Amino acid sequence: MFADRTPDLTTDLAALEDQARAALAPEALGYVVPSAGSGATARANREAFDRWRIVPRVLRSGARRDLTCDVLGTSMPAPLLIAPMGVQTLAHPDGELATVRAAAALGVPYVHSTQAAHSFEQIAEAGGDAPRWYQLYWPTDREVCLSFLERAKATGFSTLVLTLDTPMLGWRPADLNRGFLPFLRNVGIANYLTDPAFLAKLDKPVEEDPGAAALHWAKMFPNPGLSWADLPFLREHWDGPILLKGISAAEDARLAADHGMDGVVVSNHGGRQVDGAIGALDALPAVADAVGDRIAVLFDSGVRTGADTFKALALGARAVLLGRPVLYGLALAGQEGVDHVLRCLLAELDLTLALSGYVSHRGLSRESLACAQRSAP
Ligand SMILES: Cc1cc2nc3c(=O)[nH]c(=O)nc-3n(C[C@H](O)[C@H](O)[C@H](O)COP(=O)(O)O)c2cc1C
Ligand SMILES: CCCCCCC(=O)C(=O)O
Repeated sequence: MFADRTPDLTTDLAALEDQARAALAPEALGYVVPSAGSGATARANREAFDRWRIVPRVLRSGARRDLTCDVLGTSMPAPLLIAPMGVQTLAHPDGELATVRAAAALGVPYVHSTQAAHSFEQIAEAGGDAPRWYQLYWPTDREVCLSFLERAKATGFSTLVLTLDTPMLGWRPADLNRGFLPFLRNVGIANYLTDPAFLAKLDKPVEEDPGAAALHWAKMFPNPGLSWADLPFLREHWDGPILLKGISAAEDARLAADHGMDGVVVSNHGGRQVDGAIGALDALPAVADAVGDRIAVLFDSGVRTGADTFKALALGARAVLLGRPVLYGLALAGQEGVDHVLRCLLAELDLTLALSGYVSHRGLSRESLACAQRSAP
């Protein structure tokens, strides 16, 4: 099922970035590919993966594998979801519509970003009945926040992911040097521009004063005042599971469980926020140990291959979210490109399990890996 591939696109997903660079316009390239500051966190993400090595086992009668899983009531063909990523029209004119269609065709859950270039309603129409989650950037205006939650519920998004590592934008030199922020051009604020609560706050219709709409969004987006005390509000207004995304500290994962959250996503936003942060995979084992089976632990930041996925699962993640490689596939070939990326990753995960002696990801543990020597500090 997973093995079909798209000609001309490399099956080496780690190398897909190089192919995609040529397909992206300069501003899009500057927004999607680079990371915060010096890029230290993005490098740490990859170095953490390279430090862990798989220890293959043999003679374990693994003729058939089962990759299926259930995460917080969502059934999936494999422990893989599409990470929430905004402004996907930067990569391809079809943007999130292409991504959700490719995901739906394979049954891989798609996580819809608040900052998407398409609205809840458009995504629901394109994605049909396939599993969909919603990622909230909590705006300072509670009426708009409630309206987003209502619309997400009404359009069939089952699970809420609250992103906490981006209360404001990180220091991103590639964008700062160009003075580029797509949202200020009304790109990536489709959920806002179609929201009755948001539109009611504007003095003039968006068509008459598009700049004012963008500036109003810019006032509502930064929300550094949020605290643990705000979480009961979400619980009150969202019936399904809630995960906190952007967790690196074990103590924050413990607090998430104490505050009745259903899961966390260990993530540093692909190194796009704090420059010099701990590599996400380095943070994962302590988080998994801190919460045990109390809540679900998911993972992203730096996942490029099936072998990476294997390592994250072995270190305690119940599933991984795939980030930039999806955008690279999208940039190169739209829906077909995303389909290619997902199939390659799933096929390589299946093969890695088989060659390492596992019939299922459920059998993975830290014993499945060995840590290569750390370089001296
Ligand atoms: C272009 C782009 C846009 C993103 N937009 C969002 C977003 O809207 N919400 C969010 O929670 N994370 C967002 N992310 C972060 C991803 O969800 C994910 O954490 C990150 O891409 C993982 O790192 P990786 O791409 O290096 O694997 C974005 C990432 C990229 C590259
Ligand atoms: C003003 C910041 C909006 C960021 C939304 C998209 C995102 O998360 C990213 O990393 O880019």
